[in-house]
Amino acid sequence: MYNFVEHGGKVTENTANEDPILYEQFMARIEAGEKIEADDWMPEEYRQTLIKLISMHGISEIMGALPEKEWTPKAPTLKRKLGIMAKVQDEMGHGQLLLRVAEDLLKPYGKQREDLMHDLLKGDLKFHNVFHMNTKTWADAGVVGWLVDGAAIISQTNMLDASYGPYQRALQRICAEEVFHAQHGEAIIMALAEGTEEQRNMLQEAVNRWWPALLMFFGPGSASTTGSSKQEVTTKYKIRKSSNEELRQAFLDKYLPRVFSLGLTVPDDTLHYNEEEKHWVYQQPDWNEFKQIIGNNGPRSKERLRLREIAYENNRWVRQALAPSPAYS
Ligand SMILES: CC(C)(COP(=O)(O)OP(=O)(O)OC[C@H]1O[C@@H](n2cnc3c(N)ncnc32)[C@H](O)[C@@H]1OP(=O)(O)O)[C@@H](O)C(=O)NCCC(=O)NCCSC(=O)Cc1ccccc1
Repeated sequence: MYNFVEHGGKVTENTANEDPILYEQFMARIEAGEKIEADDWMPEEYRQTLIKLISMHGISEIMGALPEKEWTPKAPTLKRKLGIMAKVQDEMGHGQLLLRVAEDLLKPYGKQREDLMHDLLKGDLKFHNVFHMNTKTWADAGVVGWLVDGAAIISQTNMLDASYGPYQRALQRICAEEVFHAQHGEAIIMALAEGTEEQRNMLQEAVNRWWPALLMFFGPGSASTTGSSKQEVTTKYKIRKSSNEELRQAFLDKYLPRVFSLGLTVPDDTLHYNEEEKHWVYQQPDWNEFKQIIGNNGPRSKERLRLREIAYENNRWVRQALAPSPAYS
């Protein structure tokens, strides 16, 4: 069976074995802004890039529910408990929606959604760096809602007009819901920022703890940072519009004024805005540490994967009841 993970990390030369006429027609559709659908002809490179992107996005939504789930029983009030429970539920829903989109793309390889879960548990499918991190205090849960969801909105709205129709349509719904999540995070942050000295300190510590992970959220600036980048490929096929660095700058533009207006700081003495070049100059996060984190050696990687594995095992009976085929056993 074709293993897209083995191939997916290294996107192949698109034109190598493609019919040039089909490829040209396909690119003409992309250029014209048409949407590509699951059953349409598409180059291998396009399919593999989408599988990699959408399966990682879907799995990250599912793994992303875990850091906040830890706070569900410990949320300070009933209102906060209900809010965070609803958010966790939404993130799981996004994950399921996206894995269905990925599943259609996997059909030619005889792979299913289940295989993606197995790839995750084997360590072959990565999940997003932020979800390997600790949520030490309630303020961390607030920062996840406010700034991680804020970052997610920026990276996902960048693909709201993606050339692949099923992903583009799923993103419409996901982005709308993420806005509620960011508002939920903002409400937690406002309460802490206007609270006691202890609460403000807790919030500042959480921002300090999350800062490098938030910078890493958008991925490396270029291949030279980490050794690989698919940005040119996703842009060529009009899956995304802006580069990782442009997205990071948009995040800094939007959120730094908000952070400062709450009297908070970020742990970077070198941070300043270059008026001439119109961009933020900031201290690069440790990209070697990033590689370690996304290689499942982050502070909570192993525990979160184990938690997912236990949930997957415990829910086996549901999969069997819904689809009693050998593939689901
Ligand atoms: C922008 C990027 C993340 C990266 O751009 P690309 O063009 O794909 O990558 P590029 O070639 O530049 O990178 C080189 C290598 O580094 C990898 N890598 C890079 N960055 C990361 C990373 N941050 N974490 C881990 N790995 C990363 C990359 O895979 C590649 O690996 P390779 O060497 O090929 O094996 C893109 O995948 C994207 O837009 N994804 C869709 C949106 C999405 O996934 N959203 C987030 C989750 S949902 C959410 O947050 C909502 C929520 C909130 C709160 C609670 C719960 C839920």
